[in-house]
Amino acid sequence: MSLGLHDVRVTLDGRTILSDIDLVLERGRFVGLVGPNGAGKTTLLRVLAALVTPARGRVTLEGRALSDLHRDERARRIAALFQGAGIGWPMRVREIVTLGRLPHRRAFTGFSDADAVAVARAMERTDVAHLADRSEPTLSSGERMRALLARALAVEAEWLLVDEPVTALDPAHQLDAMSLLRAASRDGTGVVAVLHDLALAARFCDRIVVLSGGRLVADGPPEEALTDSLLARVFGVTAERGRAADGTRYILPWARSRATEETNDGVIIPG
Ligand SMILES: Nc1ncnc2c1ncn2[C@@H]1O[C@H](COP(=O)(O)OP(=O)(O)OP(=O)(O)O)[C@@H](O)[C@H]1O
Repeated sequence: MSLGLHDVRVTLDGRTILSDIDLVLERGRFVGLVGPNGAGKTTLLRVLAALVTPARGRVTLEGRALSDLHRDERARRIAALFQGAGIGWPMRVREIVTLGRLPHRRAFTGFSDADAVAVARAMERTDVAHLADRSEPTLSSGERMRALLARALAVEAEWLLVDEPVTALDPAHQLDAMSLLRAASRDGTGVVAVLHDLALAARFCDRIVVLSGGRLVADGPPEEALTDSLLARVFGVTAERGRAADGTRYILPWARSRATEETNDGVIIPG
């Protein structure tokens, strides 16, 4: 039940982007992959989706090399949604979501009742059912992201990898999407999401993996991974912490930390 990276290094255009990555992910958990811009989060997600081949190390699914799996089997078992995922031509939302069923389709057969149920369920869960007949170019960024998330959910894969799924969403839909990803993990899916919003990541994820400069620098439950010293060192921020009325603990990035504080002149003051 695991997806693993073992001693992985990735080089792109002669540059080392990821180094010494050892990470074993388990299904049934919601993992937030966080880190500053350029840390290597998207690249790591692309390695997990077998879209980037490491220069060194192994990527395994249930102990088997990911590269040994047939492309169709990989597409059924790992659904991925990346930033800037293009549709290519003006499709309706229902057709976009139906694309998620393609990995299940056998040659010379049409879509089954199970496909229709999966598509309807995914559209309902992402609140795009009312947009079913809208053409993709007419959607707002948030509606488009939700339609693409519905397509990824419709695969009903064992693994769901999503790159910045909530960045374009309004607060209500951000909370919906995070709840949905958590619910998918509770149903047994392995969910890995690249997130920039540390408050949402800490609130909803079971496990936070922090990347900085292409290396893993922290990994654990939110309160253990996102310590004050890590936030200062890696993100250059301080955080307010507290307990919400419902008892949930929260972390709220609040100010630039002294280590990288900018003066009014834009000068960086060393800590
Ligand atoms: N094809 C490529 N060739 C060369 N460098 C690349 C390539 N793709 C990504 N990079 C570089 O690798 C580094 C990591 O990129 P990546 O997109 O994985 O970071 P990220 O953590 O997802 O960043 P962000 O938060 O800004 O989206 C960046 O410095 C980026 O410029």
